[in-house]
Amino acid sequence: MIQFHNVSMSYQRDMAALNDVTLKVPKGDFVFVTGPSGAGKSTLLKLVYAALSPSKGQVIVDGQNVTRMTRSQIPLLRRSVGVVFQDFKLLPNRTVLENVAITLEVLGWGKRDIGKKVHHILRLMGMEHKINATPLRLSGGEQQRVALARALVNDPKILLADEPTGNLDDENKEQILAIFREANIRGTTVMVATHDRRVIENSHKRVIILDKGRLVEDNDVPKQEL
Ligand SMILES: Nc1ncnc2c1ncn2[C@@H]1O[C@H](COP(=O)(O)OP(=O)(O)OP(=O)(O)O)[C@@H](O)[C@H]1O
Repeated sequence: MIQFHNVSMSYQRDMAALNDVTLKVPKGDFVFVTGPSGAGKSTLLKLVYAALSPSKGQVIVDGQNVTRMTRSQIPLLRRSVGVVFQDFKLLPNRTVLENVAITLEVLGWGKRDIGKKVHHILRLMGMEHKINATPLRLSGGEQQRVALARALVNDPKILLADEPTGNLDDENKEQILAIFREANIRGTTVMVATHDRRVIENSHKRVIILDKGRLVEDNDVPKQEL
């Protein structure tokens, strides 16, 4: 589903944010990406949804070589990828309902189907009672659940989340992780970048560790094969 072949990425010359990374994430997998600040976690996720292109190597997502994609092909790739950012990126002047509906509007869904689907996902997230609120009136955990609803409303093949539990308390963290697990059970491949050791340890999932742009550990792959 997601493959990196000897991928390097430099924002500036001679400063590799990612350095010769090779990995495979099969369809339906659930993977944590961790490592110290600046290790390259966000860069790795951005390469998967083509927000960046590699300086070297190949990135293959759902059978398509992202490296060779033209600008017009990228929106098509993103239809199958849900993304949750560290700072949520919700539209401040739109309601919860509108923030989530956007995903389906850009896919050309009809109004009635959008309404049904958005209500359904917000109910799953425990956010139906806040459907007409704007993001600034929500707590951090609630904003995070709306961001997740927006990312998951079209049942994407892949979910990418960058520090999704950043400022949340334990109860909210657990809720967010439960939502990831459910999406994963429904068939979505999940990649989560996080610093949070407790989240990783409690989840018993595959863990990829980056350090200074290099993949230094993958508990799915014997060390000598890295
Ligand atoms: N837009 C940018 N321009 C220049 N350098 C950048 C840019 N974004 C990231 N970098 C550099 O690339 C390296 C990897 O950054 P990245 O954000 O991928 O790390 P990270 O592991 O996600 O860090 P954090 O845990 O702090 O979010 C860092 O050295 C960072 O300074």
